Amino acid sequence: MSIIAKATPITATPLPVGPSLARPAPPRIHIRDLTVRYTPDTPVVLDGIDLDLHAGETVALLGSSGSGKSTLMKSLTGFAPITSGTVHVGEVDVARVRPRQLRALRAEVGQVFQQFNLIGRLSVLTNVLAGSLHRAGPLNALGTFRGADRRRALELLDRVGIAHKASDAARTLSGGQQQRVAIARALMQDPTVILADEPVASLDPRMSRVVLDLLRSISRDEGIPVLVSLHVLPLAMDHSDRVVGLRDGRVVVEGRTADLDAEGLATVYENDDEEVED
Ligand SMILES: Nc1ncnc2c1ncn2[C@@H]1O[C@H](COP(=O)(O)OP(=O)(O)OP(=O)(O)O)[C@@H](O)[C@H]1O
Repeated sequence: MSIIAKATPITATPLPVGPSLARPAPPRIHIRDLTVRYTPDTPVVLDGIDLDLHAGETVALLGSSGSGKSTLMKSLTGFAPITSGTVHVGEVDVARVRPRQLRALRAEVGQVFQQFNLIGRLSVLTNVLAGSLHRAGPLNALGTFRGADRRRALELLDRVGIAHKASDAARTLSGGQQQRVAIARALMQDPTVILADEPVASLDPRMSRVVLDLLRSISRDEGIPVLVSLHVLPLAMDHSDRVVGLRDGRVVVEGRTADLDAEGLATVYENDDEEVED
């Protein structure tokens, strides 16, 4: 006997779809009450940080030197100890990651650094392909990259506007071009998040804006949250959706960039002896 033949046709009214039923997507990065102290004998570096990062947003991280920006980023990749609190990267509970799972965690996180961190003697294409090394099994039996990965790397180089440099040695590129290679390399990881730690500190003002524009458009188009630490307030104002300001390891300013003014943001640097770049 066929159960299907006897089944009553489904004629239920479709469930209404709309805002009433739409559940907001969970944040890609979820940090609660994070405290970091590198060793028991050294001071607390991050103190009670709460931060969520959502798909498609670019968040500028501000703070004077030593305020904890790099440490916050390192807490997402297991390079800084989580003394208390929780840090989630996607589904991964970073505080509970075992040493042998660190590689998988780091594959989730695309990183862009001030000094680009490319291998200068290797081609631009190979540097981008290096992003896929985080994932298991990127090489075929001959130890070369798979064709699909090469095609993807070329697409990404096109996306960042330097496909024509694919065969050149990375060291022959300008700083702005190298940073775009680094962004393509990060994208090659299909990352849950991109962390950009002072990505424009070595670039001239025009190229700084090109690189920050690129990061923001990637965030929007690909739905990847970008956390970018910056020292220059006007750049943060012009190239972010949200701002988080750290001071002595605590969040002292947080809000949508459009709702903040430069004066309010400057409180991040109040009583700071160091000069703020402009
Ligand atoms: N591995 C470490 N061991 C002990 N203390 C550390 C370590 N790394 C950083 N610190 C301390 O943590 C504090 C925050 O440093 P961090 O590099 O996170 O600041 P930052 O805001 O990124 O500064 P900058 O803008 O200069 O890069 C500083 O006091 C620093 O000395």
